[in-house]
Amino acid sequence: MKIVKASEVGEYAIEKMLTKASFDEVELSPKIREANKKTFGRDMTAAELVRQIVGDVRREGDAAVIRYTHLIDRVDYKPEDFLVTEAEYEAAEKAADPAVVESLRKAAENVRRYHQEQKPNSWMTYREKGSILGQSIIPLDRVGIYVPGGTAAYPSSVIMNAVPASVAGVGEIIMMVPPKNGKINPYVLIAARAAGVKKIYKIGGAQAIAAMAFGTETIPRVDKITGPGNIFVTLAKKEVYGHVDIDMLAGPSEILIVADKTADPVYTAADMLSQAEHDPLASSIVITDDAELAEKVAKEAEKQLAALPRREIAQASIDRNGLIVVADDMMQAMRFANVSAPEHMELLTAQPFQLLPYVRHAGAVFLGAYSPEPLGDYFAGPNHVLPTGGTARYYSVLNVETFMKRTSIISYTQPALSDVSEDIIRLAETEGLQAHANAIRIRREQK
Ligand SMILES: NC(=O)c1ccc[n+]([C@@H]2O[C@H](COP(=O)([O-])OP(=O)(O)OC[C@H]3O[C@@H](n4cnc5c(N)ncnc54)[C@H](O)[C@@H]3O)[C@@H](O)[C@H]2O)c1
Ligand SMILES: N[C@H](CO)Cc1c[nH]c[nH+]1
Ligand SMILES: [Zn+2]
Repeated sequence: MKIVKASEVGEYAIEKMLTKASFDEVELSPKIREANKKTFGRDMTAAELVRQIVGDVRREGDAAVIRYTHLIDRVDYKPEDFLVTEAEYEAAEKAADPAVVESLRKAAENVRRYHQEQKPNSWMTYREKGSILGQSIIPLDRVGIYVPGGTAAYPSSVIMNAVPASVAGVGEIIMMVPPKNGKINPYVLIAARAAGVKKIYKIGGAQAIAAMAFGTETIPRVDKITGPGNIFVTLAKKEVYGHVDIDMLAGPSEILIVADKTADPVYTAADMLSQAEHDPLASSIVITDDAELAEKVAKEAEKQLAALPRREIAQASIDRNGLIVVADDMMQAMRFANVSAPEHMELLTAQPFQLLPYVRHAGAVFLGAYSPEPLGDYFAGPNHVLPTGGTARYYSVLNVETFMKRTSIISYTQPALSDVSEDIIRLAETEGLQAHANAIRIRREQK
């Protein structure tokens, strides 16, 4: 694990290390790039490949979905195979361990409770002479949620997307999840059905995002796409944005831990690896003012990593994006943390609430030794779909409002309009928009 000291390399160098490349610039590993070259016949960046997939699905519909699912996910389909059938649900229920189903139920309940508290209400207010202003909050008609499933199955992500959508009152929720040998993890299906997802398509990657954005012969076009995914999924969401809304760019997972000398190196290393094991492109960073802790965490991470079933992924992630920064003091540590704008920020310090006011950019903050990141991934209630790649500078965590939109309400009486008509006419004429002025003037003259 790389350890760098601000006192040696300077603040600017550290900030550069912590500033993430944009998703389009993320480089694939030589291994993946070589494999893709074989599959697609030419060397492409991830962004170029995704653009091609999205364009093809838009033009060709189901045929392109079938082609890319064959080429990338190695599954051969006819369009009628996309949708999960009743028999597949029944098989999932039979195969499921009741203890896991019960834990999922509890997790979903916590997520529902938390999100119910977020639900905004429509409102109206009375103003002068009987006029009324307000705001209607309207759930979206149809959303498409993406549940990742390339190297791990994510029933927890089903809950994190579908439960807030259902709390918001979305008309129809459809879901895409990549097939593993043509099959979907049983808990993903069970969690989806429990949360009210009506249609589940066994399609993954950029082709799934494009199919939901543009619609195909068999897949309905949605109004908004939400959910996390790897670099291909995230780039595809970026590519289709504007044709359809998206929640955010929720790509490969990230953790940044701000730790002082009181942090336990064993906990700190474990929390780093919890995100490293998601993806070779995941990122795990520790920032501390204690050089001794830095050394201990690096050693401990090496030890714990060797015992992980997903060590190949975690090692690749640590080699690429693992970093321990020794800051001059805790205030500098917080400045560095905000430059990184991580998906998850842990404050493993003696007084974490004292640092909270200094957190400017983070998808979620975890305070203290007993709030490890996986608590939020699975169970506490707040959402685990969070902005990555530095986009926590401007994006928020997925929430109930992600699935709703706001419409303004304006109702004036004739006396109320007459009172303000001079101002409106003046402003319209200043903009040279006579028809606007006329629409006001004729109503005033009716008086
Ligand atoms: N930010 C968040 O909120 C959040 C939450 C949960 C998970 N995640 C992230 O989700 C991701 C899950 O990744 P995953 O890969 O397991 O599942 P995934 O479903 O995101 O991606 C799998 C799909 O990617 C496509 N793909 C894979 N390799 C490809 C290639 N070489 N070329 C073109 N397309 C390819 C395939 O179509 C495959 O179906 C991880 O990066 C994890 O960190 C993020
Ligand atoms: N840490 C992920 C968000 O980056 C969410 C997750 C789901 N399951 C486990 N982890
Ligand atoms: Zn996780």
